[in-house]
Amino acid sequence: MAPLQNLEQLADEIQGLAKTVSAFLGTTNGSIPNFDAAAPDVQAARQKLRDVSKAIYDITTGPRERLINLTTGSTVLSASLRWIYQFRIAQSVPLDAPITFTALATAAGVDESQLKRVLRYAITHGIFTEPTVGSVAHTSESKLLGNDPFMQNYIGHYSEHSFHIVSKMPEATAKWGASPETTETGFNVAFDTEMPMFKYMQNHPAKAKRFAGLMQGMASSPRYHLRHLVEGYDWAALGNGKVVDIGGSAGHASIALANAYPSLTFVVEDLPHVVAQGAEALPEPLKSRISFLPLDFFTPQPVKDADVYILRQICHDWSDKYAVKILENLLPAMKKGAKLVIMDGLIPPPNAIPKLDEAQVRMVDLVMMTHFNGKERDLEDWKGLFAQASPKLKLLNTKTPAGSVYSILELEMEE
Ligand SMILES: C[S@@+](CC[C@H](N)C(=O)[O-])C[C@H]1O[C@@H](n2cnc3c(N)ncnc32)[C@H](O)[C@@H]1O
Repeated sequence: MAPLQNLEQLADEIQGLAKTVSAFLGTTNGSIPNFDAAAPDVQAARQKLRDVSKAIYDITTGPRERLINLTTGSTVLSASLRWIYQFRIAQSVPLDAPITFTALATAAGVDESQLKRVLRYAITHGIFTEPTVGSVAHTSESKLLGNDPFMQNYIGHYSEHSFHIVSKMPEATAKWGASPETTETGFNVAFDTEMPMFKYMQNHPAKAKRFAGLMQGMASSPRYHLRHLVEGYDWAALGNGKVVDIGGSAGHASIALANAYPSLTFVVEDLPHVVAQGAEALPEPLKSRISFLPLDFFTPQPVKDADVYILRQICHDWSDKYAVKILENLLPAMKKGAKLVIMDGLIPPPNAIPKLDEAQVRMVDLVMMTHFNGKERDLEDWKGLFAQASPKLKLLNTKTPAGSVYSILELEMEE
């Protein structure tokens, strides 16, 4: 953002954009707005409006205060969310009526003055509200915290687990530099372990369960929604084909595809403790079409008659060194004409998309770096990875479904 950008010009720009977004909000009848349902022109206006209003905020805050807010504010807010999560504050606030701080402190079993201090800070960020002095009520955000299982898994995982990992980013670099290893990361510093994170999870079932719940919930949040996978590829063309979902967690992607395409069958592969969880929760009607197979994807792919192999949100967890190994273990199993469908980040060039959307993709990139020494990739990165895995691996197509954080890359092996 140019420092002397004309504030009045930005304010003028806001008017028209706000009209478009406000007309959409008027149609939501006071319910939590789902921008996913908005038409493309509303989406575009909203993205621009967010970028312009952020520019206005930046200019009117000034560089010194902004830097201070960025440093202290984000740390204190993360810790406050963690406090609210740990003491189950949101669950103790009635859904449709205020509660006094005194009654809330008793219900949650915390000190009233600490509760007031933490919540009054959170309230300045729109999490809870104080409709009359001394009482607390929900906002849309705090309601989600109390009510929505995905948000609870998300806040729990990020605030109790990832919070510590991301904060160790400099320590990990100082110790190991740009290591490709999953055992030389912020995670390893934060949890003082030599295990990679997914292995560590195996020994921490509650964390593993929360993570699987998070992945499942992500898949139904707008920007990560499974609809982008279901609608973003020509699954119908497979007829009664077979699909292997590699690292498919508890099977949520395969379940969504199976529901949409009743002729397809699926094998979901993941680590033993994860597939056990998936098999247990699989709805009865899908049992004949979805099977679970415990498989370490660093060992050869045993299913050789599939038409499509999916790698969704897998490669970004790994540095090139290991992503290549995952591909090398898969490619020899692919029969003639079989396709590999990768759904993962495809980082656009700098400034090619709205700033706040670019921030999201780059934020995920740093999560991957700190947790696994993994990475989000741009087109050149992907091409380099494929070339390392096999000169015969051919990229057929890339597509970023509208509203999706992730893109779909379709590949096949040349003869
Ligand atoms: C980010 S999640 C992606 C899950 C799912 N594909 C999706 O799109 O929601 C990564 C998955 O890889 C699995 N995983 C990690 N290491 C693995 C390994 N060596 N072999 C098989 N699966 C593994 C994890 O258990 C986890 O379910």
